[in-house]
Amino acid sequence: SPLETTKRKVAHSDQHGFSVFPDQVRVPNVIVMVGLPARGKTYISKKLCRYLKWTGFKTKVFNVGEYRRTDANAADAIHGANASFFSPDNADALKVRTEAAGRAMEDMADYLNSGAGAVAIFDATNTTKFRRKTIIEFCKNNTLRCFFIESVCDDPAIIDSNVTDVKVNSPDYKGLMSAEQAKEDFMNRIENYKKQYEPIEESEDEKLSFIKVINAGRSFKVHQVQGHVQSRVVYFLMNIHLLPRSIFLTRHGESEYNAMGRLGGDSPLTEDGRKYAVALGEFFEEESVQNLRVWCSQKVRAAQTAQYLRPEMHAEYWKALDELDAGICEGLTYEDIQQRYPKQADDRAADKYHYRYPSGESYEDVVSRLEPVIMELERQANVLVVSHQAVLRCILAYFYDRPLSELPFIDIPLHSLVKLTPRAYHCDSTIYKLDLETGEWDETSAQLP
Ligand SMILES: O=c1[nH]cnc2c1c(-c1ccc(Br)cc1)cn2-c1ccccc1
Repeated sequence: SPLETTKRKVAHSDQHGFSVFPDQVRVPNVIVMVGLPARGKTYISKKLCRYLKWTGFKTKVFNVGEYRRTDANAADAIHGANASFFSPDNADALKVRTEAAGRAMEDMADYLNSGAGAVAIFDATNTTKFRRKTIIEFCKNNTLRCFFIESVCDDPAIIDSNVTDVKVNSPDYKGLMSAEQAKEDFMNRIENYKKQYEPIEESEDEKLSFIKVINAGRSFKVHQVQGHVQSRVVYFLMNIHLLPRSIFLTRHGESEYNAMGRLGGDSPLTEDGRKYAVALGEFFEEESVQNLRVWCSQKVRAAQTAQYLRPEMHAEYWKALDELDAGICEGLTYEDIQQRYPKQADDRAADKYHYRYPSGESYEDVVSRLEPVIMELERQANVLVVSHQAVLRCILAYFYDRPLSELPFIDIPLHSLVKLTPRAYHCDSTIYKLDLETGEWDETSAQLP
């Protein structure tokens, strides 16, 4: 059961509250969501999970609603999974919901105690002190750090967009009733929870660590943040926003080194590369994106690709957007590397994400230097990024929620423009591929992941 003690070596705190690790063992973290339905708990859980995984923390969301829905004997209760299922005096429904939470916590304990995970996100309402007390006990018994994220929201517009975007199509209602009925039923479900709702108070536990997010990040209350992961979580939550916008990503046009099959360098565009730059300028004349910002790497081929965009787009040049540094292999072709450094070629093929070129970088290094770029992209509205293949693979892996091992294999052809539009739980993505002969853009769309 989740209440049994853990086998892991444990940390303890010194008199100042700083962790003292016997052998540098990191204490796994449990992030616990709190809030009424339709307050963005799943939105935060998924987005936070994606960010933490991308920065290298093995993270998983445990959504109690999904456990409830898969629970066999809850099947019949589901068909009434309308508001009455969630009424506090529906005893057997309450039992099902409690069992689902218990199974989710057992799985969380396994995930963290086995060392498979570093962070678990417990996505449920957790709206009573009693429920939170159970979780705090569970964390104590498993020597896990516990951080509560409470989303408090009384802005009807935000709640309405949530119910419309994600509740109406939820599995609880699929095919059972019309959208209007589902919406009305969901509002009743919220009323049921309100009867029992006890907002977090620091008095409920002397070591309580939490952040209250108010009205989708308009304001925050942060209390007793402990450790690296919790401070990264607070920082992330203070930088995201819900406003709709698009992020455009493109590699530079074809360069002289591309034409010769040579890696890296700082060569100018070829004639074809210049054609792409001209077409890119025309694309944004026609698309006329509101207040578009342009972020370029500091390589000549990237700056030349952006040269036909309007000056008022405030092109900024980020070194962090430069191509992966191939070190001793800069300027070589893959054949050169195979002949001169066969062992390097084998090592790279064995683990393309962690492989670092001698005197150069690995994909893992590029992800680290892109973290500030990702954080600034989260803060901004419409942005066009003009960069390089390895860099765009890292950025796309973040928005597509791809595993880091697959990151180095994401396909990004030359002369193609990716338009990302982040949605609640996924990204809409359109790829415009330029046909150099006709000057036409071929468009293909997808929902990712
Ligand atoms: O605070 C909310 N209240 C109702 N809904 C919400 C939120 C947030 C939210 C919460 C915290 C932060 Br930092 C940023 C956004 C996102 N959402 C959401 C809206 C539409 C669809 C899916 C989720």
